Amino acid sequence: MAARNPGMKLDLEWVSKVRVNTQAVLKRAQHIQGQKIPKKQWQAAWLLKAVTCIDLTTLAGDDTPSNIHRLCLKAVQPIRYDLLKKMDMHNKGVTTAAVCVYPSRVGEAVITLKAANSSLPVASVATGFPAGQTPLETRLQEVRMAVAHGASEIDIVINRKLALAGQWEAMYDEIHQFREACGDAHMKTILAIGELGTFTNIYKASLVAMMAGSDFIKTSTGKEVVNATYPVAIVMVRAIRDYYLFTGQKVGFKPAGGIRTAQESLLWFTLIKEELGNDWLCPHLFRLGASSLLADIERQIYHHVTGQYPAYHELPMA
Ligand SMILES: O=C[C@H](O)COP(=O)(O)O
Repeated sequence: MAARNPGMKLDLEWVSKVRVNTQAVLKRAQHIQGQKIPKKQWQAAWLLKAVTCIDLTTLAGDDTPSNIHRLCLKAVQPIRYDLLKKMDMHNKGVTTAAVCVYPSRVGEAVITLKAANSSLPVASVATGFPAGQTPLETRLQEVRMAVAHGASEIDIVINRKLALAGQWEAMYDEIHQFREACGDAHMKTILAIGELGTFTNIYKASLVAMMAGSDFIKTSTGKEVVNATYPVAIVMVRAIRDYYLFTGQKVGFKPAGGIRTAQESLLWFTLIKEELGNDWLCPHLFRLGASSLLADIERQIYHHVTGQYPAYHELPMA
């Protein structure tokens, strides 16, 4: 992970001045979606890069120790060994960026990864994920618990009520407390953009989250009706860029929710490269939060290597 974002004092004047031009954002997003994606070996290389940026996620009510175990093993060996060998990438340490689970499952993930001799980080959602509708003390306790069980990354959710009411000071204070509860664990702040109403509000929430010390800002929990979209991403990454220009601090970006295809992952790279530049094209500053993207990426890599698409049983845990 990159150096921590220490945050800054809440600058309410900056926040209050924010206005987002909706038409310009939509036009820019349309332009990015119309970009050509790389083909052949260049596509395969970018897809492997995408794998290394995935927070391989399971956030389901029926998560058990056995599917956490399988998820972790898949994160450690995300692409079949023989496929990597054919690409001469078998000894390059291709893994996902992290696994992402509920707080109660962190201990199981830590044990599995340790047994597999892997230093892959375990990320935990916290703070009453996905709705954030539990008392503050409970939310803080949850962060501390996940860290105590071995999570080194915490994905917090913001209190949407505060963002919708423009209570930026209160939102800043809560996120700041979460940051303290995280200790050395890196903090990703989920804005749940599908519930924030306007682009202007999303930009303001991004800014306040970064001022309060978020190391990443993340679009969604994957549980809202609207999750990661390109227009929203433009708004968030521009807030990241402006924050960087003002403070010199590089904050990461994590689109999450509904990202399912290899093609989408390539478009996300295009967006990041065009809006933030090459520095952000690495797992320290860019993550894809996804529960079922890896299957399609592995499928496309299989096709690249063999010229055919695999049957379902040919890719483990696809
Ligand atoms: O944080 C990650 C999201 O929960 C993943 O959402 P997804 O299941 O739609 O990929």
